[in-house]
Amino acid sequence: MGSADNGQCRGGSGITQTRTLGLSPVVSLISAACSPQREVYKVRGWREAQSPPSPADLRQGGVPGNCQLVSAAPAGTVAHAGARGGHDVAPMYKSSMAPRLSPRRARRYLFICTLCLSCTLLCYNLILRSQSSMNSPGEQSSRNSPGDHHLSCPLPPLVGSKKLLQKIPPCPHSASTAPPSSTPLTYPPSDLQGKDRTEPTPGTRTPSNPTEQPTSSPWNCTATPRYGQKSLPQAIIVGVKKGGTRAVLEFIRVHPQVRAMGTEPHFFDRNYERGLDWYRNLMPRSLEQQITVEKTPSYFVTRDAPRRIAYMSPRVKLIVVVRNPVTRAISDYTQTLSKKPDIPSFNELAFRNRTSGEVDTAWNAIRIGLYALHLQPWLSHFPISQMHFVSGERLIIDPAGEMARVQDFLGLKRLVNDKHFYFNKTKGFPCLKKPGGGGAPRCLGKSKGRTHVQINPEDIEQLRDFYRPHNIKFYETVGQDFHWE
Ligand SMILES: Nc1ncnc2c1ncn2[C@@H]1O[C@H](COP(=O)(O)OS(=O)(=O)O)[C@@H](OP(=O)(O)O)[C@H]1O
Repeated sequence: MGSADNGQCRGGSGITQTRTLGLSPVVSLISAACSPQREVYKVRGWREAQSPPSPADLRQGGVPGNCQLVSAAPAGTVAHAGARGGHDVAPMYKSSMAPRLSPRRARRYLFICTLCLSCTLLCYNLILRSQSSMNSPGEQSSRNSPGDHHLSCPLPPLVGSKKLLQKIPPCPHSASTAPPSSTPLTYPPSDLQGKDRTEPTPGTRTPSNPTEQPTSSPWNCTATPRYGQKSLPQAIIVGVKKGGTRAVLEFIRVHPQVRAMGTEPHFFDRNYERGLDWYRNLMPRSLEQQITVEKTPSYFVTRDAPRRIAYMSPRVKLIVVVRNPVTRAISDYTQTLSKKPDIPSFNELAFRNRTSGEVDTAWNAIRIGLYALHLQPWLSHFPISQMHFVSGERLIIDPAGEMARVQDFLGLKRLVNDKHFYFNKTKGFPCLKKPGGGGAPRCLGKSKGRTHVQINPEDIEQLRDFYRPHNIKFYETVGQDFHWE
């Protein structure tokens, strides 16, 4: 019996061992360390054995199972029987295999293997991370198929490739529509001035939470989805409605040092009771050297907004985009009309008495244009040097010039410049182009730059007369002439 059986047993075991080691030394080691006794069986051709050989078995040179061992034959015959011939099984078991059976050794192997495995995993992790953070947006988008929108959301550092001005499908990792966090309300809604400030100021950063979704607008697919932290805004575009606030936000966020929330959070007017944690959580993640910006044009005419914003941070920078109040009012009315076609005519709403020409300042579209009036509460909380006024008119004629001043005000290098803009004849407005050339033009959406409803020139003249003193007061206060007369 011996020869064939022994040979078969040994040959099979040899293959098993070779394969195991061939896969990976680490796997082999683990396998040896985790089940040293099974390994012995394999090596020795005892694959069928269910239990380790007893000392008696070994002494007799046999183990339970159908593969009879060389030791069943006299030592001399063993030499002819197998590849390893010449060895008695029991000595072989003791000398080459016994050390592996030592529980202490097994534990040591196990420990070493676990350590090796952990190190390997750590290295892989580090390599993968560094690779992904080194990928440029261009590289990413070229690597990914068009359907992989979530993968092609570029990382921040490249100017101009950050977002589209037209609506595009949101990044899956963005959460402009994400529900507010369930963070308990921590910020009393009003009358906090003068009390102890426990809330962090802008720049105080919320650590990344791997389970939460970063918040950004559908346009703001840029960026650092997993990197950086959410912080309260360091700059806010506070107004004015229909002044050109969207254009300023979209233009400034081209700057690699700017992270902007695309949608309007309306925190300081409608959602204040939700607390600063809620507000901060809406912000996109930003890196240490980036600033966070949001825009909500209604803040400018919200009575409590200046105090609340100053309470959040007295150092926050405020941007106000202003436009001829008459054109602004018509733009406002055009927008409302597009949503509610049944509203009264413009002059019915604008004038209390058409014959006397008395303007109805209770109508919001008119009231918002009283810039000097709305500016006063802001000046009670912020120095004028902390406010920057963008001309809505110049923004259309010379976007690069106007954005240069915005960047100066924010303390940013002038990276958004005339290379980023071109005049789109069809749209009738400046749009963004990619600095590198390629890519579709990126203009603001249809609701920006609408054709206005026709207003009687006499009504326009009367409204100009009405606004003139208010405008002059405004120019004096801010130290700039916007030439609306
Ligand atoms: N580049 C560019 N493209 C399109 N539109 C531009 C641009 N720059 C400024 N504007 C003017 O922005 C006006 C809309 O202002 P807002 O973005 O502040 O409106 S809103 O308050 O957010 O609804 C919008 O007003 P209307 O023309 O009345 O639609 C535009 O005149």
